[in-house]
Amino acid sequence: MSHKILVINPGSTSTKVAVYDGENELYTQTLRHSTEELNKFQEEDEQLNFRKQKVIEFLKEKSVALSDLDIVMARGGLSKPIESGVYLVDEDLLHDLKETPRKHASNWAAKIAFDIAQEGNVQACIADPVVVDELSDVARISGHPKFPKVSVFHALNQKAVARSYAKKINKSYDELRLIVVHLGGGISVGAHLLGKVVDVNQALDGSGPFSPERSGSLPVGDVIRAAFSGAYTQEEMISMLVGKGGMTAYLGTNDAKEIEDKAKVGEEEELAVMEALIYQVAKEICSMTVPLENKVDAILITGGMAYGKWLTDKITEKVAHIADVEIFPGEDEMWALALNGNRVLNNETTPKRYGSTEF
Ligand SMILES: Nc1ncnc2c1ncn2[C@@H]1O[C@H](COP(=O)(O)OP(=O)(O)O)[C@@H](O)[C@H]1O
Ligand SMILES: CCCC(=O)OP(=O)(O)O
Repeated sequence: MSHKILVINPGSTSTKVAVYDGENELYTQTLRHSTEELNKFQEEDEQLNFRKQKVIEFLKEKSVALSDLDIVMARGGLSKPIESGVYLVDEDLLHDLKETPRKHASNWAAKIAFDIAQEGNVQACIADPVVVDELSDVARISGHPKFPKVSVFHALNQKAVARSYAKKINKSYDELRLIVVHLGGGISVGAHLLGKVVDVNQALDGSGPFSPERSGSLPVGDVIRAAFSGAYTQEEMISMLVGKGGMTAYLGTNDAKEIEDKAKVGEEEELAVMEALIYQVAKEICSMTVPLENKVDAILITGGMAYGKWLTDKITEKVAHIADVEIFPGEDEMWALALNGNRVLNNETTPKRYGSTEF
């Protein structure tokens, strides 16, 4: 039976939207948002409404009526840590996504999905949100009990790509040891041990390589001194970590393609920043051999920046001694969400209730 599924996926530098008929993509669009465009929004709600409007315009353009939809699937945001799976968007989830101190575009996905689903009189669900937590006990111990490591990463895409790779080599995800690298607006590098992401850098405001719009690991003492210097507001400090950090801080743009194109032809500033990014990503990959006990079946590189062959070749050169490197440019997130929507509609899975999850 045919099911119409709307998929909504806001990222830090893009809004992706698609309509599927079952597992088949009918229409899709990726809207890229420049640093300049995003800097215009002062309030959270302004950007949420802007992104929602883009989804509605897309549906109009494609002549898809809300009453045609059978389910709306969205990327999940920074709610409390939860296990992998499909969750119904309900008041509990929306409440936590509104109140969360960690700001990220994925926090708006469930609300946009919920509003559109209500108008179409269907369910809205999320799947494998960015807070899927499968960390090992040892990985949680950060160095201070007040600040344990938390799991914030591209869970949906990392797992989707890992499963696609497993299928391709006729193995099960649960029997593999993989390092998955997502190179997007944020960068996450995860150690997948037999189907669980037992370690990963906290890809929002915690640790790991810098990214198009994030600073990654910084010298924390210096950050604290700057925060208390009186020179910056809390908001300004946070935006140095997320939004205006990384490539944006060095070069004024979150467009990694533009930077890569300049680096490739030897433009000095762009080359220096790109080489540092390659160095940091390669170091993070090497560090993830530890949770996998040095037995790595493959390294999978994905995300928008993975379209850049110059970049992925340079990373590969530095880590190829560990295991085979496979590139999955872009993401499998839209398809993974559609797949989960289809499973709900076919009664192959029942969406969990967020409020009743114990962790
Ligand atoms: N063809 C390409 N080559 C290199 N980089 C690209 C390409 N397409 C997109 N990118 C970069 O990928 C980054 C966004 O990755 P993506 O995974 O789409 O991000 P988001 O986190 O917003 O979902 C941007 O910096 C963008 O410039
Ligand atoms: C918050 C972790 C996921 C993330 O960084 O997503 P984007 O790269 O889409 O911003």
